[in-house]
Amino acid sequence: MDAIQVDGLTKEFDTVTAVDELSFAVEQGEVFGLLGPNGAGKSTLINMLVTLLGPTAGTAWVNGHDIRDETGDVRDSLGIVFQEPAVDEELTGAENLAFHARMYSKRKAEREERIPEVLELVDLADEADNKVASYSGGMQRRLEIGRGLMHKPEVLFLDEPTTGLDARTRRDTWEYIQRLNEESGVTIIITTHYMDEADFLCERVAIMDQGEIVAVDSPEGLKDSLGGDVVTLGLNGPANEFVDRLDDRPWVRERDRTDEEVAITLEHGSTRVVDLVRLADETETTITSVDLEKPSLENVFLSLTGSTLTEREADEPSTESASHEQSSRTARARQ
Ligand SMILES: Nc1ncnc2c1ncn2[C@@H]1O[C@H](COP(=O)(O)OP(=O)(O)OP(=O)(O)O)[C@@H](O)[C@H]1O
Repeated sequence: MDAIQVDGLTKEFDTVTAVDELSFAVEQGEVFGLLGPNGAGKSTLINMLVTLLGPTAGTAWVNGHDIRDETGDVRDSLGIVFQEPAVDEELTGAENLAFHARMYSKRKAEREERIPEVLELVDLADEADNKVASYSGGMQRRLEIGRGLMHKPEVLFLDEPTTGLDARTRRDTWEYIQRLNEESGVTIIITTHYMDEADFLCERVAIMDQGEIVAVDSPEGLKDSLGGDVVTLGLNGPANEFVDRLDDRPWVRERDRTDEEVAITLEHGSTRVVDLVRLADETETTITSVDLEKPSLENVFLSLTGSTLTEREADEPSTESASHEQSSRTARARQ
């Protein structure tokens, strides 16, 4: 059974189709990313999957439970960590978890057993009795993740897990999330608009734009779909023989010659630079510069949608107000 199966899922607001007939599946134990600019529909999709919003059409199953009419079972099998901080800084780490567990009406004995387990899972056992106000940004984020893990969910949703963290803490948080997935086997769904985050963390990434999924694959698969790395060589002189003989090389997928340089599309570019230099030697060609460009998920997004993710975000009216709007929508939906 898949951890999540989505079938024709659609959400329409008055004039906007926020999620447009999506169908995809997430395997158990996978780290799956939803990558897209603000307004792509990621939060609306997540809010439907966690049963905070009802779909206009289609449905989805979380751990085999239908989000339309098995909301209790769906909620029991998932944990959610929202973008906005949800821990109380005046309480200790352990008290925060106890408070959260009470909201889930867990029995006291069960709670007392689970709290140290979770603190261990999120590497905060030594900080259990310290106030959260004294925690670093990364520790607070791990405590949030711990809250989401209290009731032993099979699927964990992380909405923009590293927004607002500095570069070092982001990296630590990624490594932590990966370790958590490997050690506990929990399925993790991440929404993000950071390409490096999706690239580093996710086994598969669904690229979302304007309510649709435009591609789903591993980060490597998505980048490979662009045709490979590009090595650009500056050339001194005619270099005709060099360029002609490139065509005989089976690992050259494409070449594009201008007066002063040749751009070669190929797999594993860095390991082929030596072959290119050798060929230049054989054909008495002088190479004046070497530039290796590896495709990024930004290039993939550009080739699929015609604009970069950053440009798409700039098109959104206001990221700041959109995210405030989102948090108040989420809060409303939770009430
Ligand atoms: N309650 C609502 N009423 C009207 N329109 C909405 C509502 N919720 C979302 N939308 C619209 O649906 C579209 C998708 O929004 P959504 O918040 O799901 O995108 P997102 O990818 O999660 O962006 P963000 O990263 O900013 O949260 C946007 O055009 C948004 O304005």
